[in-house]
Amino acid sequence: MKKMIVKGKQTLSGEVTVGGAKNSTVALIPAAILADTVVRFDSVPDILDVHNLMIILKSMNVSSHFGHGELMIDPTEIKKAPLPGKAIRSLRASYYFMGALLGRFGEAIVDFPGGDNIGPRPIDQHIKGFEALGAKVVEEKDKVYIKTGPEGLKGARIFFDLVSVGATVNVLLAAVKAKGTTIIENAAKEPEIVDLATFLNNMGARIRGAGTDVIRIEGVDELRATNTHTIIPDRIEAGTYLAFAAANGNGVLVKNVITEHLDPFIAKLQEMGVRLEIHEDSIYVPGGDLLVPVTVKTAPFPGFATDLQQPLTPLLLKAQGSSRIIDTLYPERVKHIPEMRKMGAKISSKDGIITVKRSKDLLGTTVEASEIRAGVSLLGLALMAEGTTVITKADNILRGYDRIVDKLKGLSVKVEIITDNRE
Ligand SMILES: CC(=O)N[C@H]1[C@@H](OP(=O)(O)OP(=O)(O)OC[C@H]2O[C@@H](n3ccc(=O)[nH]c3=O)[C@H](O)[C@@H]2O)O[C@H](CO)[C@@H](O)[C@@H]1O
Ligand SMILES: C=C(OP(=O)(O)O)C(=O)O
Repeated sequence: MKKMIVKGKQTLSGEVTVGGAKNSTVALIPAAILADTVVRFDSVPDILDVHNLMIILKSMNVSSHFGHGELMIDPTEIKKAPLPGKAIRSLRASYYFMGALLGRFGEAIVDFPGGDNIGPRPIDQHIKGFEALGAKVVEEKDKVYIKTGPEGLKGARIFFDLVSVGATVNVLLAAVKAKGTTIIENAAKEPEIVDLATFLNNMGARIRGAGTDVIRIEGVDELRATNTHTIIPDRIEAGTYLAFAAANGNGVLVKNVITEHLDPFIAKLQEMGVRLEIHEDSIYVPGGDLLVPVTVKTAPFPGFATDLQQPLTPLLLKAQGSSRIIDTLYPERVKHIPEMRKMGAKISSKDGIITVKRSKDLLGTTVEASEIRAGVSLLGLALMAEGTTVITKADNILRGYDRIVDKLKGLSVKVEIITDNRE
């Protein structure tokens, strides 16, 4: 496991360019195995999830090459094979191999996925979708066995009981080559789903309505890539740097931003009193504003993203009063709280409401990044604190933050990553 060493009282200034979206990338890579040709992506973030997905591809005889933000995947010699359990369990999105393998071979055997420890993460809606398409699903000993009958998958109408990114993507992957028409109702509307549909449509898929709550998929026989797909910018990475810049910055320009994807987050920063200069594809944060407390309630897109509630927390600690966070998607997404308290932060959680009070005397110490956004929020706090903070399990941050040490360097901030071989 890795540790991140962060010296306190470092002010961010300069420029940072946001990378490709983690949550697009981790859906696009499994989707690539549906193609009948080599596929190419650019603006691919250099994150651990990508490297682990490449290990999974290799186990199926799918070669891939990643360098300078470009990823090539050749699925033309794909073979059915057991998937490597350790890599599958290292990330959440490995469950997209359920839908993708089902679409490719009519069957899939996949370990239960890992990913962030943010409370219960059931997959009942994914399974409901696969069954509606005609697959039989058996859950046994940490594995999910999914198989279609001799006729293969058949399009169906699926109404999700709740809005789920993962279930929407998984059913889309299974349905894209199924026979007939699939209609997903109460679908998730996240930009990463639109990105996936764009990639598949450019290869000949017939998906309409991605980005709305009804997605219609007419199955096709073949998917052939003719161009390189550029992944959309990561709105969560952008939001993280914006929040850090507002909390602890002195002139920060965040580049490669689709500002519309950040509307609720930008609105919340402005409600707090953060000055923002919003340009076509970048946002400048002067910093040093007097902040008022706010209430944040997370919701599926276009609501306030759950993945940004923890990165916003260091900023809330600077507001002149008491803020509240209600995470409706993951009420147990609170692993950062005991760690922040160790550093002197006045933050607590009760009955599903996180209370964040103005905290001045923050002190560096050793804290644990139990998951990606908890980890990055501790980094934000460490930059504001007095003294040095050691963030253990920093691999969790590297799961989803593209070249973070280099990017912070570009913002005049020095952090160090060391590997602890004893763990
Ligand atoms: C790889 C990826 O894209 N991860 C994102 C994805 O996770 P993920 O796809 O796992 O999240 P979902 O959108 O599926 O989850 C939303 C809510 O639905 C519940 N649920 C979901 C599926 C299901 O079958 N049954 C069920 O009850 C979950 O417990 C949660 O409360 O969306 C989350 C919510 O925006 C983000 O925090 C994650 O960063
Ligand atoms: C919860 C997250 O990721 P995952 O779904 O990959 O665990 C996240 O990115 O904040």
